[in-house]
Amino acid sequence: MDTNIVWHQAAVSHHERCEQKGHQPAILWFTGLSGSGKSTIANAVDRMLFERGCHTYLLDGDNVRHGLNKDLGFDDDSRIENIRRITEVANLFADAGLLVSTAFISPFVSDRAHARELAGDRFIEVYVDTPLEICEQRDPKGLYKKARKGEIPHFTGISSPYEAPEAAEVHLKTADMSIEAAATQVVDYLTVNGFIPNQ
Ligand SMILES: Nc1ncnc2c1ncn2[C@@H]1O[C@H](COP(=O)(O)OS(=O)(=O)O)[C@@H](OP(=O)(O)O)[C@H]1O
Ligand SMILES: Nc1ncnc2c1ncn2[C@@H]1O[C@H](COP(=O)(O)OP(=O)(O)O)[C@@H](O)[C@H]1O
Repeated sequence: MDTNIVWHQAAVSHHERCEQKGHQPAILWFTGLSGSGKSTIANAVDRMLFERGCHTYLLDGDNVRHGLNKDLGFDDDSRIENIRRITEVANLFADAGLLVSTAFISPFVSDRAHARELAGDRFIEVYVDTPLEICEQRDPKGLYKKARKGEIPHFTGISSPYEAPEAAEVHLKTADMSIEAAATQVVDYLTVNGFIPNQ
């Protein structure tokens, strides 16, 4: 980093932004295998929060890879850089006072630990825990079929690792619960922990 860069104090403080919104900012960090349900559940949570008048934004893997991160692939270094950029962007949204959800595989413990370190108490890890066999049965985009045929290199769960969280704030076992129940569990966590007011 250039040594001539100085941090500029903002005219509107973070505290003022939070007061205006009526809730605390947070980063809901969804992690799980492809097809585990990250996007589906994160969208359901986003909708529930929006309906309650919360200010939210959802950063989704596939979408971000069409723009900001379109230069990145799926080798380990690219995934690390993908998550590093998302961590920074999520923090900017949270600094603006939003409840931001991120839906990325984010397979490496160390990258999620870095995101947690930067976000502090605002970081809420949501483990979308779906066994590989079920993800493969769902195969919403037909990617597992291709990966099994060797047509997609470094595919998570097949030819690239997924390091599961050991102490996520929210643990969703989607094989045993509906999409609505999963989303409600996340919103309940926010309520119980004082991020959003009780309805
Ligand atoms: N090799 C390989 N491995 C895993 N996933 C692949 C791969 N190639 C393409 N895709 C598609 O890209 C989506 C995952 O992107 P992410 O940015 O979430 O991945 S990562 O966090 O950097 O690991 C993932 O989306 P989701 O299914 O929503 O997880 C896939 O649709
Ligand atoms: N209980 C559940 N929770 C989440 N998704 C589910 C569940 N049951 C079935 N699904 C389906 O599984 C698929 C998950 O896909 P998606 O949300 O794109 O996963 P990811 O973003 O993790 O790749 C969707 O088609 C969704 O409708």
